[in-house]
Amino acid sequence: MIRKAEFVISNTAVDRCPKEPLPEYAFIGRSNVGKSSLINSLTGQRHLAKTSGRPGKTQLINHFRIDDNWFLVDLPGYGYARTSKKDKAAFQKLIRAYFTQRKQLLAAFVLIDIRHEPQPIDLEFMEWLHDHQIPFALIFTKADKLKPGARTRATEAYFKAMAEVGWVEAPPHFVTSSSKNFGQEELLNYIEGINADFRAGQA
Ligand SMILES: Nc1nc2c(ncn2[C@@H]2O[C@H](COP(=O)(O)OP(=O)(O)OP(=O)(O)O)[C@@H](O)[C@H]2O)c(=O)[nH]1
Ligand SMILES: [Mg+2]
Repeated sequence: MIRKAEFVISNTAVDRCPKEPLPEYAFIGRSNVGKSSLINSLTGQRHLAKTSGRPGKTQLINHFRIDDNWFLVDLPGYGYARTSKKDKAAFQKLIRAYFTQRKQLLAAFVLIDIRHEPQPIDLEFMEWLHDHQIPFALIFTKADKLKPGARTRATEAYFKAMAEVGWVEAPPHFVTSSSKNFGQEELLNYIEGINADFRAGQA
């Protein structure tokens, strides 16, 4: 459980992000997939990260300090159809700079709407993370929209599609709902496990 969560800063430039050497985790994925909502449900603060029914709400790199101990980062969504070509290019540059320059980033979480078939943009982004040796896990969001049996079928179909495009191993994954509040504990345990390994390595 998270005891304390505070917004620290929003940035357009990676070199202005917080300098504290705390472990960091970032949420990335298509616009409207539920990145900001998941931050709110994990922290139990409904208005910590800005959310909206309209895609394109989060525009900057947003740092949240958790329990004085690690950072959770909310990023803008990719694949927002109404963005101009110029904005898309700037976004790509910012995201890629963030993922390649942020040394304290221990893992990325790629968020996928559990109702959607695998989309090229998500698969390509995962491939890019893999090529840059950035560890990642998948978070299936909005699981409240499907019945339990359908959730399992959806994740299995997703991993089957990943295998078909060449993924040898399925990444760790979590099934969550921010509106019905489930899946948070498994996700937090996973993060705490990485934090513990990180601190053991530092000691
Ligand atoms: N049913 C359901 N709706 C959700 C869930 N999570 C988010 N939503 C809704 O999805 C919409 C988008 O949520 P956001 O959290 O703003 O999505 P985002 O990924 O941060 O979007 P951008 O910042 O635009 O990239 C909002 O209307 C949320 O209420 C969920 O678990 N279940
Ligand atoms: Mg957002």
